[in-house]
Amino acid sequence: MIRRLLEVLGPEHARPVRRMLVALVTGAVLQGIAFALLVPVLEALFGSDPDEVWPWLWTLVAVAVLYCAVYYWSLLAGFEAGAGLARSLRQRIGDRVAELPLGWFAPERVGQLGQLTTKSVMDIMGVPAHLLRPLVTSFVTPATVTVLMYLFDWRLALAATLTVPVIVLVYRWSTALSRQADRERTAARAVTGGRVVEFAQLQPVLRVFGRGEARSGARLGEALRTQREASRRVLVTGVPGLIGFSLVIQAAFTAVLLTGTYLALHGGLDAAKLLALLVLAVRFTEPIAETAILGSTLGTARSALAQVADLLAQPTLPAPVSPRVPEGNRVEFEDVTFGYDDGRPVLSGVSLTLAEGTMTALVGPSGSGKTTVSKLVPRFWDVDGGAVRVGGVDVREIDPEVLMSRVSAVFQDVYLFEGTIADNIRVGRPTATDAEVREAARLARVEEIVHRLPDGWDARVGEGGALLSGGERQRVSIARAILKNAPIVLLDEATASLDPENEQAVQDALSALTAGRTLLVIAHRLRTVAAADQILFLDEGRIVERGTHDELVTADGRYASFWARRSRARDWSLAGQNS
Ligand SMILES: Nc1ncnc2c1ncn2[C@@H]1O[C@H](COP(=O)(O)OP(=O)(O)OP(=O)(O)O)[C@@H](O)[C@H]1O
Repeated sequence: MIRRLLEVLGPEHARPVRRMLVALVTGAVLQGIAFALLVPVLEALFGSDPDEVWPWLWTLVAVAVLYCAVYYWSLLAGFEAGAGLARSLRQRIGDRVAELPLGWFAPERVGQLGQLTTKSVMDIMGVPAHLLRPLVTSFVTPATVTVLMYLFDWRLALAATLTVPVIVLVYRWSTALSRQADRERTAARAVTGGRVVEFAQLQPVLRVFGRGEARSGARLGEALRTQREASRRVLVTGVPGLIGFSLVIQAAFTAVLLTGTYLALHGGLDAAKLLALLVLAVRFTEPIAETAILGSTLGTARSALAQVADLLAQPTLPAPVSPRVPEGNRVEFEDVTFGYDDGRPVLSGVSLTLAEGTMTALVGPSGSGKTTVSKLVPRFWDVDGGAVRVGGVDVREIDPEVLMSRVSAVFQDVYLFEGTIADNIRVGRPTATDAEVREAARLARVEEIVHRLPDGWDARVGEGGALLSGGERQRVSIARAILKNAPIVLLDEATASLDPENEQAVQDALSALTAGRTLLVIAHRLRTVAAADQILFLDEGRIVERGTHDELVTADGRYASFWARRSRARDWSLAGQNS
């Protein structure tokens, strides 16, 4: 387990763990010596001259004091190692999560991740902090006692030694019994975590559509049932092992007891020594018996570690070995094919060019792949075929940080962190001054939100920006993009959920954000579409028409009928002005 932990975390953690192990082993050996010293102490007490007990007693006291000091040291070392490992595990998980392709983040993964970084990390941390001590003590103390027994009576010591392989074998058998069930329980817990998050997030839907129709409640119920079943299986499979192990310990003790009695009757072992050795035999079996209870906790920690290792082994998007720097900000797709995990192609043979400083509007039916096209530019996923280039360089050959520094995105699913509005805007450019943050806020009309909130700039937005409306969150997201000031802007018609009064102002702010930039807009407004330098009409993952508004209207194809249909729709408030 420790070896596996170090494999996962890297050799730099070996030192504190080794220090802790040394402390634990030293403590366990001292404990064994203290137990063994009981033999001469008891022998002297029951012998002809009780005064002989004093030197042994003082030695016992000295060893006991030393043991206490080492115990204290090992406690500290255990907590230190445990806390260090937990910190590193969380760090590694965090680093890995930041590198994973966005396709990995399916809804249930959020809950699993929560479970991994809290419960699983705590389970693993418990190994050095709480589990290793009893485990080491269980094996090292009896081993020390057995070795020292040879000093007093080799025949009894041999009897104790012969029981060791049997005890070890049965211990292994008992832990192996529930290992699979343990793994299943840990996996079931992770799934339940995901379902709980999903259930909470879907509360508005559940309320509107009624509990009976929403699948999520049923999904959570099912996950809880699976978890209960898995926990039951852990018990059912673990109990025979526990009982078997206890029986073997008792049998080992009985074997030593019988050997001792036989030796006392026929082998010249005196009664005082026998008594002392039997006390020792009790101390020999006691710590081992305790390990049986630890088996299940250790199994849980092992499964938790397997899950963390699994996450850390998830493939990330490969980083370029010798990154190239893009020249300019032209964006090109060359014969791109792409599909998500289910293997269904979402984009097929998509080729397009966003000339530097121009605006391209992506239009097409829902599900035609518009968002997917925009998310391939900052390399949220890697293409299956063809290439996406920025500044003439394949995005796979650009340092991810360089690529991200060139792209600003305002998507519809805006996520705000728990913090102030200023904190959230600053995400766009962490080094920005307060004045720059406020200027971006002013341009995106975020200032108005700030003035409305009771704590002004210090007001917190709640997790996910829950305390702001959808439109307000989007304005914060625009402010972020304005602050970032990147040359390539991806826009999912960000004004879609803004209230009418602010719409014009935000539109102007967006013009300031987008002026002179390479702009890709997933356009829903006719005015945006008509103003584009180029319009790409996407259908079922293919570009079926391309050109300017006038060219496409004249061509009288898919775009022209799309335009006519939308123009007629009353919801399109600006339709009359543009058609
Ligand atoms: N993360 C994902 N995992 C699996 N499939 C996805 C994922 N995101 C999108 N899809 C699928 O890919 C296809 C294209 O989706 P995309 O969001 O790119 O379309 P869109 O044109 O932007 O749609 P809309 O206008 O409704 O937003 C859809 O069939 C969608 O179900």
